[in-house]
Amino acid sequence: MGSETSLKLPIIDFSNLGQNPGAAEWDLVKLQVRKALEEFGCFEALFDKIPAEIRKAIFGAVEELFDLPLQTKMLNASKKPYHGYVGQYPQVPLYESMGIDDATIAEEVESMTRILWPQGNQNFSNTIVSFSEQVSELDHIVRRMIVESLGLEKYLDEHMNCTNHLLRVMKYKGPETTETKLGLSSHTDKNMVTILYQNQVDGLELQTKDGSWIDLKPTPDSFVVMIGDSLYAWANGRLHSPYHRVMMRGNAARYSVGLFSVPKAGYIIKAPEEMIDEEHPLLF
Ligand SMILES: O=C(O)CCC(=O)C(=O)O
Ligand SMILES: [Fe+2]
Repeated sequence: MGSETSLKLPIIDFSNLGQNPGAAEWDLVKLQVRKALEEFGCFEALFDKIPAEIRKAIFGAVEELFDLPLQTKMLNASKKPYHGYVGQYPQVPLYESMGIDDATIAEEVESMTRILWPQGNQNFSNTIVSFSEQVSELDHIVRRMIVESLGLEKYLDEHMNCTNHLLRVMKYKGPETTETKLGLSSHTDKNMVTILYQNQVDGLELQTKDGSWIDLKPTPDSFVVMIGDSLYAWANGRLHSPYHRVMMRGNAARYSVGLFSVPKAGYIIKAPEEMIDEEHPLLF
């Protein structure tokens, strides 16, 4: 394992993008996205389309969720691994997480909400849906840029339609010692694209291709965008799917929220033939 470095992740500004792909600003940002994803598989996105009140409200909703009794949280069950409640693992005792499938679809979120709050909690489901809808716009912009930059426009609709949005919410307790403790073990994400948003307690670390670890310090205005293994496979290795982990220090709890675009059940990821050549033989 490499050492810590002061390397910084690219910061890409999505705030001034016009509506239409093809505008000069769109192409500039697209180039930055491609470069960052080739090199790091990750970047920090400034995306001011998400109103401050939703960005604030989401952590209120997440805290309310984690404050439920353990038995209630465990009702957040799923057949799919890492889609439901995860926690109480001796190897990562600080970590707990829950998942909301189809988080952009109000009826789906409302039915999960009724399982956790049989008396209802409209505020909670409204916050989850608006946050997820707005972040999914960033997911769509980034994926459209990726598709264009790979020259795969003819697959754009198929690519956009092959995923659902899972919202996962994470809580990491502060270790309350002077030592740094593992919050979440090093892994790559299995989905297409992950967009993370955190409260102001840092801890996420990203491994570079040469093995060093970068500490991510996103601001309240920025989102961490990361590629998962599904997109790595679809692009036949042209984009990097980075290892990352969470390391916790201090007393404060870290809350993070991730919007994961996940291939629909049964959808088989296959690199388009355009991605395969002598330099890039088929990986999977
Ligand atoms: O909490 C974070 O910022 C990262 C979470 C993560 O990597 C994951 O859920 O896959
Ligand atoms: Fe992850």
